[in-house]
Amino acid sequence: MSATPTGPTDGPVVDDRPVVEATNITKRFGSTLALSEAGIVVRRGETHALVGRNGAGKSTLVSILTGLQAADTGTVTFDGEPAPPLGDRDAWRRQVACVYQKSTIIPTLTVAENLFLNRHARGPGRLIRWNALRNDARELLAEWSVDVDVRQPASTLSVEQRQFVEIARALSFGARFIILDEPTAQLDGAGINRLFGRIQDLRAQGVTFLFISHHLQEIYEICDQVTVFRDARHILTAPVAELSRPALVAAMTGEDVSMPEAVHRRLSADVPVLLSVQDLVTASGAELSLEAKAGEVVGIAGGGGSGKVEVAEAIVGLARPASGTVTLDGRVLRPGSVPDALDAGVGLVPQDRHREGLVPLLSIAENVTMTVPHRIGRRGLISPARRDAVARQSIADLAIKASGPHVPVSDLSGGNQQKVVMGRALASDPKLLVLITPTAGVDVRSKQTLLGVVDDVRRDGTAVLVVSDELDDLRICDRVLVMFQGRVVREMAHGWSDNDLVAAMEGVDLHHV
Ligand SMILES: Nc1ncnc2c1ncn2[C@@H]1O[C@H](COP(=O)(O)OP(=O)(O)OP(=O)(O)O)[C@@H](O)[C@H]1O
Repeated sequence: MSATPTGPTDGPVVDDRPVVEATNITKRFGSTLALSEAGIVVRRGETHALVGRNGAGKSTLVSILTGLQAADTGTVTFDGEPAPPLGDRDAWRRQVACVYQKSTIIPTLTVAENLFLNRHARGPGRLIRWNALRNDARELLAEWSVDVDVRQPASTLSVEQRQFVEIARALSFGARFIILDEPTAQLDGAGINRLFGRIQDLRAQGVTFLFISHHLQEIYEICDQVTVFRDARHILTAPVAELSRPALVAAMTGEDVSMPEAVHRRLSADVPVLLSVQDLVTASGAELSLEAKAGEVVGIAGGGGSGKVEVAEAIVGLARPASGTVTLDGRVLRPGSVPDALDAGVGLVPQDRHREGLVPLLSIAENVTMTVPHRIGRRGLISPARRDAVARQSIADLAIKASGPHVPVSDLSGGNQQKVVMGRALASDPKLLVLITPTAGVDVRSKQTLLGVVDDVRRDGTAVLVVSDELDDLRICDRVLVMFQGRVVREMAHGWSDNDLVAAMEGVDLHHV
């Protein structure tokens, strides 16, 4: 790997030995080369970004740095010492922890139990000393200023609290090096600010972070070094301040990339209304009425708690609304029924691809064609050739990085899994495409591909709802309805300014209603 320039940082650099150094790491999965003589050096006290396109090898490196997988070749050292043997989990926990997007907290246990249950001294008769356990948990959280009641069940924690509890747990094992894997993906603006404040505080207390994100502005905000991986290789490591945004994108993609142009088409008056949502009220009380014409792209924007996801889920049948009707091309959809919505011509990219999206152990072909049995066979008999053809088309159209249609979805990187979800939504040639946070966890180039799809389908007369708080997602819309606290507070015509939209999502500027 290239030399690591160590520019002056404003953080407390204590000594110069790297907290972690991975050198010449190669890792293969069958015929896939996930890492090729790649490496990284993270120095004490820095917040170091690891970026790269989907499938670049980031997660594979994290699994090797945390002792979950062995590299085929190469070495890992912590503070100059060889990494522990793979099986010695406790020794690894003393060095490093990763806070993943998916929680590793057990929801049915309390916060205190999650923190200490398996390593707490027991009293006479090996009984758990609950008071002592709770006190230790309280002390730990107080030490790291985490304001959470240790008796509450972990299932009641917000995403943000859960992350803080996981960080405190890692610190309690002695680790002072923490990997954050897409930590902001499920947080709203205020939550991100609090997380960043916490990272700065911990950094001042001597904690080193490796920060993985597809949001480049976050890297410029919070990190001082950045390492770029591309196609399984280390491309560069540099101080963030010395790398321009175009140079960073170019390093990630090997080319210059710009986001899809916001092409705005004026829909003529005689284009028919395809989707009509009338007086929809969700179980949590969010309200929406809207009409979308054939070929129209309507954004539903809003921060956390705005109700945008709830209304979208009610439209597509993932949740049963309290009242209201959804009509698609003259057909009233059955409330709370996804099969009915699919049958009526809805294509869906759900918010959580792990929960409602994919069956990980099935192949790309099986996942993509799951909702369109009629396209791949007759009378219950599936034609494998036709199924593979549909999948190959998706792989080509969406530039899915995989060796073929039979690869299990669990072997794909996160961003490529998201493309499979999009492929499945498109496989039915939907009349209405509903995209809920479609580019979460997706790199710049893949974002361009996914958003480019919208332009293709709208040309064919599909109505599209884009439900998101990402400005890049919303920019492709003909108009954006902004929700705040369960209501549409503003409709923004195409050509809005970033500031106006962000202000509206934050609930500012309500006089425009
Ligand atoms: N268990 C596995 N079996 C087979 N292939 C795998 C496995 N894990 C990862 N891969 C492959 O290794 C490559 C690197 O994947 P990795 O998950 O490390 O990428 P990533 O940079 O984390 O991507 P993303 O940003 O999309 O999460 C990809 O081509 C992926 O398909």
